[in-house]
Amino acid sequence: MNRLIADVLIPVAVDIAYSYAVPEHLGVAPGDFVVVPLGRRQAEGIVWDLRRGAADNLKLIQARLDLPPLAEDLRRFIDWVARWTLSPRGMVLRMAIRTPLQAPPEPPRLGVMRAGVLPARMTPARHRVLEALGDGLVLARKELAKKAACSPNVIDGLIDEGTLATTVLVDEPDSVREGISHGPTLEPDQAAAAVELTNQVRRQTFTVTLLEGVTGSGKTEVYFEAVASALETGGHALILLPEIALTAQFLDRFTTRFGERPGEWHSAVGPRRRARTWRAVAEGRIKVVVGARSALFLPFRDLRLIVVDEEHDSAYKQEDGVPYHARDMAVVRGQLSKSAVILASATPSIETRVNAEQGRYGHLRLHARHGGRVLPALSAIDLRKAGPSPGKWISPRLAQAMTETLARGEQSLLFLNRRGYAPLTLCRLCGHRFQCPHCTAWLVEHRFRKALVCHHCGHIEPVPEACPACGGLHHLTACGPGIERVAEEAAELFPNARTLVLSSDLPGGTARMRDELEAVAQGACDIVIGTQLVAKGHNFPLLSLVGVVDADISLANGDPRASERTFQILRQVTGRAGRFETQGQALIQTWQPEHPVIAALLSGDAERFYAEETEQRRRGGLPPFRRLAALIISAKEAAVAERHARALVQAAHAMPPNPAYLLARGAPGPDADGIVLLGPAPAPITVIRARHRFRLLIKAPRGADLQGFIRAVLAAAPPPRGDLRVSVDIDPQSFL
Ligand SMILES: Nc1ncnc2c1ncn2[C@@H]1O[C@H](COP(=O)(O)OP(=O)(O)OP(=O)(O)O)[C@@H](O)[C@H]1O
Ligand SMILES: [Zn+2]
Repeated sequence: MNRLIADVLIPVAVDIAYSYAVPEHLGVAPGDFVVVPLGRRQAEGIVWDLRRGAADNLKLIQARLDLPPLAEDLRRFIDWVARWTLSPRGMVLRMAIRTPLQAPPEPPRLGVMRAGVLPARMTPARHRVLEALGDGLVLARKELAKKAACSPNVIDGLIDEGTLATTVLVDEPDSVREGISHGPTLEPDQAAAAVELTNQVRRQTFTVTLLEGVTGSGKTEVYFEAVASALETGGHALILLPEIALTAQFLDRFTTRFGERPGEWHSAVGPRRRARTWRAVAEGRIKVVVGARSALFLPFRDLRLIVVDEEHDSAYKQEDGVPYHARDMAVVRGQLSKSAVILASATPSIETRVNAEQGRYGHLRLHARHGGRVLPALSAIDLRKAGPSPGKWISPRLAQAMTETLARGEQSLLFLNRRGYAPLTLCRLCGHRFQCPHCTAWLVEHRFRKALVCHHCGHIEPVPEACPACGGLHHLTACGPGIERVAEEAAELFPNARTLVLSSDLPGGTARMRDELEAVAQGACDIVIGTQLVAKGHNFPLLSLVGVVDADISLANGDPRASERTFQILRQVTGRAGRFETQGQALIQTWQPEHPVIAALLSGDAERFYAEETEQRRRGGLPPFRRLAALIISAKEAAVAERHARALVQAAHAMPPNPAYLLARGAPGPDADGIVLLGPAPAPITVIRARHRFRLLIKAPRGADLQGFIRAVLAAAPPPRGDLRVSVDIDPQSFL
């Protein structure tokens, strides 16, 4: 027997593709969407491979779905991501095809056209309707009403009389080309970078290039040239942005430049529109997508360019489900699709910087802001000497600068990367602190919501009148600042100024934030108080002063990337000042102005910062010099989790040696030549959602087969039982 057999991958938590016989009458090809029997139900899946063989006991594929097939490069990408993250292939496939499979059915769009007979009674409005339809035009009812400047009733009347007939409209084109406008005349180093990138796109081979340039140096204009050349040569492009939902400005800018709106892809886009976008991408009708990390799994037909803007941003790491880093996976997708990959940033990650320095990636640099605009003048305010009075957060010097900025009719931005009113609430009578009942975390007071909130699990409770421990009234005290508290202080200091708080947890969601960011750009407020979301990529023409309320917040939190992150976010946020006509200024409140990160920031000497930080990473045996993986072992009971974590370590040491992943012998120094296992240790946030967590950290030399090692350890250890869970995080970004 030599039947055609299809291995079908189903989007559930399994790694293997199941085999089915292909019925004689059904033509299927690899990549096709099919329906197959699975146990007692039916499932949808993708034909992963076709082969010939004995099919005696195999069930038959039941049907093929009318959806564009997944191309070879995307299927190999899914395989790759699954292997890299140690996730079941079905789960990765799920990310790629959830949208088309779950799309709610489209209601048919009806169009109206002439049917022949003239109406018994002609009116001016009816005349306009017939005129608008001309000879054989089909228009949607609404569109026709608009064109004929009449009420839809007029149209309905004509349909009733048989003068007009309805018909199902075929899909409208997804993008209307209005012609490409040219970008601005590029300055010499912008032009040189653009030439190099457009050449790469034209060559249609895999390349990766770091495009580095200070904020406002024109990186976007430069990579737009590369997008233009992908389009000109008939190819497609993907632009990844970290906070895409908030970047309406970016979409407008793209539209102005290219005369068509790009496909927009992120979680705030509704399921129906996403399904339409998915199909249009697969059919090549949408040529450019601007999206969040999940856009990497879209079925592009001819992907020639992937841009990862703000490549250093930690939002590119997906933490739940399949934990993957979209910047790194973009490079993989680029390799499989033979695309040019551009990683753009004013503050690249150490990883990408080292890759560029060692020649693995190309490196293009823009040295200055365009048009001779200068970067904002930076200075520190030493909180030990010139801080605000106790319980206040805006120092006199910062307040003075804000007064002057207001007087000039310009905007100030106060940056504090902490949501809510205060990070800790305590009772001054008995010392009781409000803690989350499910997590090892203090509850954060949110005054707008009149509640105490856990930032890890979302637990929320009203702020009580009395202390739950001692019953004392009026002694609950907010400790430390959050942006709501800074906003309160700003409003007291400047009662006549228009202040606005921007934070991701205010009611109204994405739509409201988009509006508010737009309002800031239009100059509708004087003082903006915001978290990191205001730091990223926005252009606020009137903004000339940035005040960093507490520069030290994120410096000492045990995360190996703490310095890098602080440097990046502070450079980004101070870079918001003075992007247009005004000269910018940034004041940085800090307790430790001599700290290397703050000093590097103030001196503007990014090179020194990168050199020192890279050296630290080398000495610490940290990425990119070694690779990291974390195993998080969690269970309802601490002892269960800890026991299993220890069993994993034991299993690792008891495994027969394998040259692909040797364990280091002796003390785990920075130059140990094998894999080093650290832990288990209780996670810094020991309990989340009532689960106790232990962490194991694995450091591997670059050449070692880290994934193979973890697979072997998991296989050698006893299988997890009951509510015990082991999750694998390759290249962890969060160490909590
Ligand atoms: N050669 C040029 N001629 C005219 N305007 C330019 C030129 N280059 C850049 N600009 C303008 O300067 C501003 C900043 O440029 P752009 O947004 O491309 O910089 P960027 O490096 O991407 O900034 P960021 O890192 O902050 O996102 C934009 O308004 C852009 O249109
Ligand atoms: Zn909690």
